[in-house]
Amino acid sequence: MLSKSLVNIGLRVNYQQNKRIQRVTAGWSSIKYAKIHRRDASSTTTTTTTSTSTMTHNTKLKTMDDLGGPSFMTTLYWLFVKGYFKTTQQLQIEHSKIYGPLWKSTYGPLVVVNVASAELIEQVLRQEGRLPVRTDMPHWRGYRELRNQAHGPLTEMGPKWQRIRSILNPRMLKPKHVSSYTNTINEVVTDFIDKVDWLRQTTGGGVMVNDLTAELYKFAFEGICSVLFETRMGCMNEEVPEETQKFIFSVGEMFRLSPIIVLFPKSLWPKLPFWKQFVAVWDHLFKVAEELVQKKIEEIQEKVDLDQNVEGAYLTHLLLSEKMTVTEILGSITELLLAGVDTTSNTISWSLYHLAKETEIQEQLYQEVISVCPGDNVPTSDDIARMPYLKAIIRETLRLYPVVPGNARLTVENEIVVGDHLFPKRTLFHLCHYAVSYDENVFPQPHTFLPQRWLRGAEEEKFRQHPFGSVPFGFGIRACLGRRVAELEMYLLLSRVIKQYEVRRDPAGTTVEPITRTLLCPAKPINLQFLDRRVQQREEPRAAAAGVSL
Ligand code: HEM
Repeated sequence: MLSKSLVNIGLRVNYQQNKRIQRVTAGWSSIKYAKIHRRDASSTTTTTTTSTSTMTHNTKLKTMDDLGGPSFMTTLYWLFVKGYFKTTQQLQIEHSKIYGPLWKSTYGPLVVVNVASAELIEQVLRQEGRLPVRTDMPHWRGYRELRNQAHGPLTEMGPKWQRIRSILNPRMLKPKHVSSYTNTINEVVTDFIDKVDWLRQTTGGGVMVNDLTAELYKFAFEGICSVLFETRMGCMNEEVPEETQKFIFSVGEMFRLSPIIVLFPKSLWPKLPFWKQFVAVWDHLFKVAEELVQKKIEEIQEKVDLDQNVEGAYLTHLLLSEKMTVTEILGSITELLLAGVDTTSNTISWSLYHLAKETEIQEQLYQEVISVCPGDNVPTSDDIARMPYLKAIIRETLRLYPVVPGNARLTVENEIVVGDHLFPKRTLFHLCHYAVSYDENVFPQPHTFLPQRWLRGAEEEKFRQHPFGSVPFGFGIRACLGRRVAELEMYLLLSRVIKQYEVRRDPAGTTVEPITRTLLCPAKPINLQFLDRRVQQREEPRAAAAGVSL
């Protein structure tokens, strides 16, 4: 039970009181502003201390200067004249065809080293050091400095990041904790399925769900809120509350505006309308998170006042453990919320999009789900463990559509050797995961949706691929904090949807391609037909008796 004194020690959320200005120096996939020290590795015969070992190289190592790549003007030409600004994932492929698997790109004063082979990505990641840093994100940092906010796991770095992760990790990543979220998530899945039914009846002519991704954003937000706060946000209601809708919109806007803002020097930001909008959407993200944290604190306080036991899931545990200040908790919760919306939803959208096209794969999944979970049984995390094909479908979806198409690492501890090049400390590497996903040397038939590549057994030998060919959740101690929860959400939703519906393409639909808006997402709405299998099963015998083929 929580003691009254604990609750009374300033469990009011007032993050403006936090006077410590924390420096945000890490961030997600934007690479444009990371500071690269253009320090030449002048000696080509050198001793390099890597994070794991000390290596003496007797062969001549090349330096950054020896790397080819487009100039800043050429990059601008590709982005804005050739039109790759929204499809930077495709630019990885085009540039790797021209420059090979390792090249440098220049953005004003900055140099980024692009890495587009599984072997070289492995080399970078294996030398990431004890406290890996993704990249500087001055725009995300700029917001936190402006509003005196704390950083969460996405934006913190160094020992402070390590401390946050050590507190946040257990209840996000330990299997026993993650499986305890099954019922909560399943309730949200039930509501999503009801919503699908309602959408079919009201706007879909009995079968169609238009803009499925938009519905899945709501599902993902509801799902992550139910895990963090044990609170329902009403996202599955017919009318979604305005605040919630605005939160989802703000996440999308923040990701959309991020790559635009970093094209301008920091000194110009206050004058940019984009910057004002960027600050406004961050304000909303923090505001919603603050209200949710505050509500939880009040709930706890009430129970303590009544001398009742205080039990609960993620946020309750964080508050009770008192390992972080409320300000720090708010910084982390805001980042967990925003990381939990577009990621799982886009992945599920792409899975369903492919299952609608590849009917045999869908049928195989359906058979797996009903054999593990027959009748009206609702899949649990134990059932999911017996659904390898379901997992392979998500794995293959994330290969073709990696949510983070280009991750990054900023080497902060040591010089490192990658291929036959020596790179100085503070080199920013852009890991071109999207390009590697489509590398036919790593994935035969790279453009084909083939879940069986991820299955163990007979097919395994045929499709044995490089372990760094597809690393959709990242690597090492800096890897995705939400991975296990995200997987659970995706498995529970996909298995239930396929159990209940046969998903078919929109007869009027066209191919949907991905774009990069910091994260990879569909370029246009995905509309799909959902045919209720129970109705089909009821009608099939009748139709057969009447000699009609359905
Ligand atoms: C399909 C779903 C998801 C994918 C593919 C994904 C992917 C990633 C990737 C690639 C990274 C960078 C890892 C690295 O640099 O090595 C990352 C970081 C992160 N993700 Fe996810 N993510 C997903 C869902 C989620 C969810 C649902 C949450 C929240 C519950 C979340 C929270 C985070 C956080 C907090 C980080 C930063 C970790 C750190 O820097 O310490 N992610 N994610």
